[in-house]
Amino acid sequence: MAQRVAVNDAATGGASRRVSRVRVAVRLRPYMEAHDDKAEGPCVRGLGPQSLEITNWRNAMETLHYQFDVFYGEQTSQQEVFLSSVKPVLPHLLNGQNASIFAYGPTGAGKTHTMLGSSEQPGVIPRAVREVFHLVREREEESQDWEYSVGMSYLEIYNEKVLDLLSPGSQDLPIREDKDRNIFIPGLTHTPLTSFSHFHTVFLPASLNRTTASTKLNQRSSRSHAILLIKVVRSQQSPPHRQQTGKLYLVDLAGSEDNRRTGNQGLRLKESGAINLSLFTLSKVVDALNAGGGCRVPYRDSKLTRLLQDSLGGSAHSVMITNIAPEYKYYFDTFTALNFAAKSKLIVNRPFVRETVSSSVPGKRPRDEQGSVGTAEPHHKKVKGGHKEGQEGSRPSSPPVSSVLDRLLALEKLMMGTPERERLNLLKTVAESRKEIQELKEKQKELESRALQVREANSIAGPQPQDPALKNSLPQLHRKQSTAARPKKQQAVVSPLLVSQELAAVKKPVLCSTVKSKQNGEALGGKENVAGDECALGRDWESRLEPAVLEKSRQHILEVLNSGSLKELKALQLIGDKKAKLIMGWREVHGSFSQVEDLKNIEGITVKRFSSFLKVGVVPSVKLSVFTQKQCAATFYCTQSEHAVLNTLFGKKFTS
Ligand SMILES: Nc1ncnc2c1ncn2[C@@H]1O[C@H](COP(=O)(O)OP(=O)(O)OP(=O)(O)O)[C@@H](O)[C@H]1O
Repeated sequence: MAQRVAVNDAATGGASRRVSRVRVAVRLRPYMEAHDDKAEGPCVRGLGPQSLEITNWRNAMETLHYQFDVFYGEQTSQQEVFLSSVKPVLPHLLNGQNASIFAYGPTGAGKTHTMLGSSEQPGVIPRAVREVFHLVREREEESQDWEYSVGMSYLEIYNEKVLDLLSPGSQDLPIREDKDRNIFIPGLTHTPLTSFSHFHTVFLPASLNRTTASTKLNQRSSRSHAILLIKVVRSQQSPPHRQQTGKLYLVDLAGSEDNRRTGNQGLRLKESGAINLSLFTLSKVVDALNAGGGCRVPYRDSKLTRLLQDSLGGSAHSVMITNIAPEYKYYFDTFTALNFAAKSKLIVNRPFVRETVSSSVPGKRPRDEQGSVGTAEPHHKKVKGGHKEGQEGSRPSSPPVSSVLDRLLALEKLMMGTPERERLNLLKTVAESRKEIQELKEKQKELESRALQVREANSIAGPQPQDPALKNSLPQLHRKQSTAARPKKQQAVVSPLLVSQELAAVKKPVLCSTVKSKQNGEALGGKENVAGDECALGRDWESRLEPAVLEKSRQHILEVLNSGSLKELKALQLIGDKKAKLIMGWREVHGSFSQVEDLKNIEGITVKRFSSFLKVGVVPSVKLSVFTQKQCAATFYCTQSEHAVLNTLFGKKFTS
């Protein structure tokens, strides 16, 4: 029987310990007159090979800028998408690692076109499978010692049911977890493939089994999430008969749908509900992964996220292609999709090599190659340099701390040939050591994920000011006039926000003068000011406080930051549970905060947020002694949480 063995660094080239960020590409579908009954023009356009802008629904004169790993404009060919985003990850498969490519985006934005394409313009799936066979042939020519086998499974998640597309008429398949917490689907068909043309003969009829229907927004809309699994098993023909398994997940997600526009009713409405719910869970998973700190990741809340567990925060090399449509009628879906894509690029996976060594005849396959198939994962426990699979509610863990492991091994060795009573005592010590290892692992895992987050947050470019030369060379966006509709509540919650830099700059003096002119007594108000402006949030309020008082308050905050418990941190204004945990993590990784400003290094604490924090943190602590109520209201431009503070302090309702 095959057993899992350690994979040394030489075998993996050190890759087993590598961290791999989810690569996010955005593809803009060509503008289609047919999709734009009001002839409003596009609401989104590319700015460069990695950036794009979309009209700001809050202010029709502004645009929001986004930066991704790659941006594919309307003219990008299927070949270009494949070559730059997909082909580079495929060699990992032949080295026993997993990879996933998934297409995300609103209905009708081009996901199926990207993944499947047509006979004239084949998409990612046929190109990737062809390339896998090409790589296999190359490897076989290089060495006779390794034999390769390729196979496929194909399923859809329709109305929260897992259906086998290679076995039409099959019932909802269960998703199981083995003792090592690997996800697999017992009973899912696994078909061995001999060549690319063989793949075609199996795949084409199976894809016709996928549930599609016509909606108002797409004549042939996918009503399910489709997952194609290509498995490559690489077996060594001579001792020690190593065997590596790499899996490629090719995922065409169903599109998010606004049923007011799709006009869905009855069955379509039910399908749409299931689609939207699973995509919402996907978004929650991404949020939880970004929050880090051991917070529960709700993989189990939908079948989609359960099956994609490996691709998000797991052990796969992942590429997300977000498809968007340029027409105004897709505006809010596009906006939501871009925000989802922006937060997904923070996710970090930890790919590693999966290898077994067969102690028996070569060719005899271990359990997960024999039939349970599906997305069964190998047993990671004994994979050195890798990580045990991210358990439900946690991220993949780190290798144990070696000193404790050594102690444990020494103890176990000592136990051999020890009298019964002493052996029992030793067993107890071993149990305690195991517990200690577990705790250390958890601690290390938490620290690693926090350190990663800080690094990622620092390295990922935020919104970039637009290059004026580039701006002039591009045609202007057709701007919808101020009648831009308000977003749905749910969409408004997903806050990006990458406000156009130069436009923000233009606004500053206006807000400054507003602040000054209102100092004579009126409370600041009006929605215009709620855009968060550096100037309004500026240092003016600080200069009105006694320097000594201000310094004392800052010192107090600094003390709490450096030595406060979780509870004490949460007691600071605008610091919730998540931020408090991030602060504690930062403290553990970097040591003390030398100044309050160091807070800006924490993920999610922007300059604006920091200013608000300081303001509401300092002012209540000096009990507003230097301000009258009117001055305070006039001087401060208030966010919602600041309102709460002011209302509490004055026992009066501030309305703006
Ligand atoms: N890059 C592109 N170039 C040309 N046509 C495209 C492109 N992207 C999409 N299309 C066309 O747009 C239409 C909708 O695309 P598609 O069916 O792929 O959308 P989808 O996102 O998969 O939608 P749904 O989620 O409803 O299944 C199709 O007619 C498709 O051929």
